[in-house]
Amino acid sequence: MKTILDFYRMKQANEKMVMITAYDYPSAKAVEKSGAELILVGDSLGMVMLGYESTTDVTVADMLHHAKAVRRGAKQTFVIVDMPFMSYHISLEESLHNARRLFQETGAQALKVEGASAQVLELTERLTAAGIPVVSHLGLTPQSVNIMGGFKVQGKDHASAHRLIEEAMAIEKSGSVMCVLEGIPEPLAKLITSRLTIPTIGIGASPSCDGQVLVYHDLLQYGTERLAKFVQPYADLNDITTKALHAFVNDVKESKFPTAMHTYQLDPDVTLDGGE
Ligand SMILES: Nc1nc(=O)c2c([nH]1)NC[C@@H]1CN(c3ccc(C(=O)N[C@@H](CCC(=O)O)C(=O)O)cc3)CN21
Ligand SMILES: CC(C)C(=O)C(=O)O
Ligand SMILES: [Mg+2]
Repeated sequence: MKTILDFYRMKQANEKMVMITAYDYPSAKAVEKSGAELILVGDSLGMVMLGYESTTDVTVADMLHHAKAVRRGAKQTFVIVDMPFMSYHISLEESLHNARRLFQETGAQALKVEGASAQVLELTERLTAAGIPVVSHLGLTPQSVNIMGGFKVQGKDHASAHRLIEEAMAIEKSGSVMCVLEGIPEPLAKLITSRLTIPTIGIGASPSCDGQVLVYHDLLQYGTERLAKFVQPYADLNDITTKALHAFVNDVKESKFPTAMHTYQLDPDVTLDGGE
């Protein structure tokens, strides 16, 4: 398994890092086989796996349930688990309690938190001191969808761009080991990536980041329909799934399935009473 030191080395060598989300056993197995170095158990699971409108309905229990399944499917890959909405904002004590559970009970390599508020920076320091690596997430931070007024690109104007640069410097200073940059303009992503020692992983944040992340179901077009501008679909599992299920339904209705090869027989010498 790659470690955080390998990721620093890759940044220095200009070698791209790839992160893909996974939410369950089969997706974790598939990502581990793909050659991606990092798996993110994203709280996006609330939207792509559970059908919520945003990530603000996701709980610590949801994250534990999915992250444990991911770990069983991918034992050799660096796994990062999202801390869900409000699980790290009520008090430092409760945040540390939730972080301990999400790290220890899932066997993850790191936890991810959104934003760079004073509270999140303090938590980052405390977790780092305790030995839990923290990945930051800046820019379009989906847990703040109701503050941003939608999933909107961030850092487009002078003030917010400079605020994001300050946040990036602050999270690195607090001990963060990696930073996801989501939904920000290319020049800003490029500047932040060059200013930081830790790797940046982009999603809708240009090719200038040290690595890229996409949501598994967006990559494969599986269950998701409306795709953000930053998504490149590499397959159409919706189409494959629809066609396969339709073929099964038709075969049953037309008595073409099951056939002899799917059917069990009695032992040769047995006849059943009541049969013809
Ligand atoms: N399937 C899925 N993929 C994701 O990448 C994802 C989730 N779900 N759920 C959690 C968050 C939400 N994310 C999103 C969702 C929508 C846009 C989106 O539609 N953005 C507009 C930007 C509009 C603008 O400000 O210009 C776009 O058109 O791309 C972006 C990020 C990223 N995450
Ligand atoms: C979009 C990525 C970075 C994420 O945080 C998630 O999948 O939850
Ligand atoms: Mg997330």
